[in-house]
Amino acid sequence: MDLNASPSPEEDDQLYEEHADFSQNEHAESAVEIMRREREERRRKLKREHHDDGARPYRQQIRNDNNMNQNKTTRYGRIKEPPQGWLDCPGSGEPIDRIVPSKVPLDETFNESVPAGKRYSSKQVVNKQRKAGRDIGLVIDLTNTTRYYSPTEWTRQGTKHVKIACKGRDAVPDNESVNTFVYEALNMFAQRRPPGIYKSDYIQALYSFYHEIPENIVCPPTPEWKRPSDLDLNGEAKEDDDDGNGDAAPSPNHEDDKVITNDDVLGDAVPYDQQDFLRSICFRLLELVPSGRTNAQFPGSHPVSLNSENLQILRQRYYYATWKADGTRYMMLITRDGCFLIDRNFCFRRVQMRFPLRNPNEGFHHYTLIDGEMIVDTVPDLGLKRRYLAYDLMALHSHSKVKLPFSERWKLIDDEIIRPRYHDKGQFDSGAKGSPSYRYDMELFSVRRKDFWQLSAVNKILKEFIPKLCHESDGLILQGWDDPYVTRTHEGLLKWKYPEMNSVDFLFEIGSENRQFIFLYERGRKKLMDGARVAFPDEVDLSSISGKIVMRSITDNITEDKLLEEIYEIMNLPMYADRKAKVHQRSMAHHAQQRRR
Ligand SMILES: Nc1nc2c(ncn2[C@@H]2O[C@H](COP(=O)(O)OP(=O)(O)OP(=O)(O)O)[C@@H](O)[C@H]2O)c(=O)[nH]1
Repeated sequence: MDLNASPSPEEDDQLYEEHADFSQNEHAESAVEIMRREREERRRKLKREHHDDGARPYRQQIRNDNNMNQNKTTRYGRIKEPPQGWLDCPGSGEPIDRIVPSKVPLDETFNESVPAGKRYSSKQVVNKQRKAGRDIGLVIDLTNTTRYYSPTEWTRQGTKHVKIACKGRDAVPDNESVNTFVYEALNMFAQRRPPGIYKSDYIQALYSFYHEIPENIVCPPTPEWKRPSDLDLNGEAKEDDDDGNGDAAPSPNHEDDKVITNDDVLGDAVPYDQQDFLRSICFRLLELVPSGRTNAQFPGSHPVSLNSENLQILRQRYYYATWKADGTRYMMLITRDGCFLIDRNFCFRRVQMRFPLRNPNEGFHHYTLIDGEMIVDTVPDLGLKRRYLAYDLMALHSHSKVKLPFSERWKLIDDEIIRPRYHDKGQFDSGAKGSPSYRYDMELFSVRRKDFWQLSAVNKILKEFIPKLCHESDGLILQGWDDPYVTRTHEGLLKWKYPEMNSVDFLFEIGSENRQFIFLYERGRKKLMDGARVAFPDEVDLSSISGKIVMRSITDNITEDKLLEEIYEIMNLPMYADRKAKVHQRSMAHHAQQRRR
């Protein structure tokens, strides 16, 4: 039997459910009351044993009951056995700051098979901790079963209960579970709860989760209480074959073996509480005041389509251009504890990435927020490569940068993110850094800064650059060079799409009396386009497309020729001509300096 694993559904799970409320009305027992009650139970039990088959050692009675008298029932049904190894496993260890490591408590339904002195129920946990001057505010249960006690034992007394079901047995915890666990816990845990984690495959998996593979993983020896005859504390009733500290190879990222697409769901889900917390961090970094429903709305900047009206802004403000990468948009929140991809639904998923600070002695980025597009490049000879093209930086190491002009934010991406990563990687590649060696190649994607050029380059971008790109592009982005980062719709951030790519998605529905409805999704909410109609070719069976998304292309946009004509004129305006001259001068000076060196 297993502390963590949920064995194949057992009859007693059912019985447990039925009796799970048995203690609902009980008051919190004092230590004296517990002692009295246990003494009374012991007395009753001895009497029963005597009556049944005469006195015999307790242990033997359990074994015999188990083997020969499977049907023996108690007031709770069949006798429930404690997990193997549980009886002699110490109850709780020394606190790690505010965390007390503890074995799983067993409720009263196990009393028939746990000698009174060995009992360890949630009440005893509470009493023991209270005596030590500690109140329990949160219980994190890592077992993979609900059969040991009912969470209500904690929740009804106001203690929060979180279940992170860890499989145990031959399987290591999955990424999502590990996500809630902290890397530094390994060392600290070993200090406070000797000997620490003694299963090498667990430690291997933890390291490989963080893409760090030490040369030699040293595991503490298996503790004495985990005797070889015992079964796995985390495993089902089956001999442990992984206690020999075997050297299971870390599982590398197999991304390369798979077909990768823009639609892949990347990273691991995070708990809701954590997501809420991270959302509030984003709001702070973007200098937004959270209010009601908007808290759940994606706060990233969003461009508007270029049209004959806003085309005029290009004459009033200084703009740069870039290709519009057609992948998946994510903001990325970089923290010391992981990196979070934030999608357009403002949902967070954790990916393991490494972002060292510019000064390597200062560690890693914490609360750096960037914006970009995840694309899949088809690289000749190398195949498909996932890349994150960072095009903006909103916060750096906890400091908001939204008010800075775009040109400075864009420079920060290179100076603070890309170059330090590049340098760090070089150190690992050259062997200048010791063990554990971080494996950048195990990351889900690489990170690059997206290029931007002066408007005069638009012709080249369209005619030469985009056709040679290794990923899709559906047009251009025109970015105000001096603009701050504007959250949500930014009227000054312009997108221009190829006419055939310019479309709007509608939801089409047929209601009663064959009435047609057309909806537009606005920030995830269905909005009825009152009075709007769609004309379909005659042969289309309307009922077959009801409930589906239909696409309408937009033809009334600025054509490529019109855009190029306009830009040609704009480039001759003093604002652009002056800046162009300055950029030219700077670049000449730079080249001259390089030549002198
Ligand atoms: N701001 C900015 N956005 C970019 C850039 N490159 C690609 N984009 C993407 O362009 C999107 C805005 O264009 P839209 O056409 O409104 O969004 P979309 O996701 O391409 O739209 P659909 O194709 O209709 O789903 C942004 O959300 C980014 O995902 C860039 O350099 N800057």
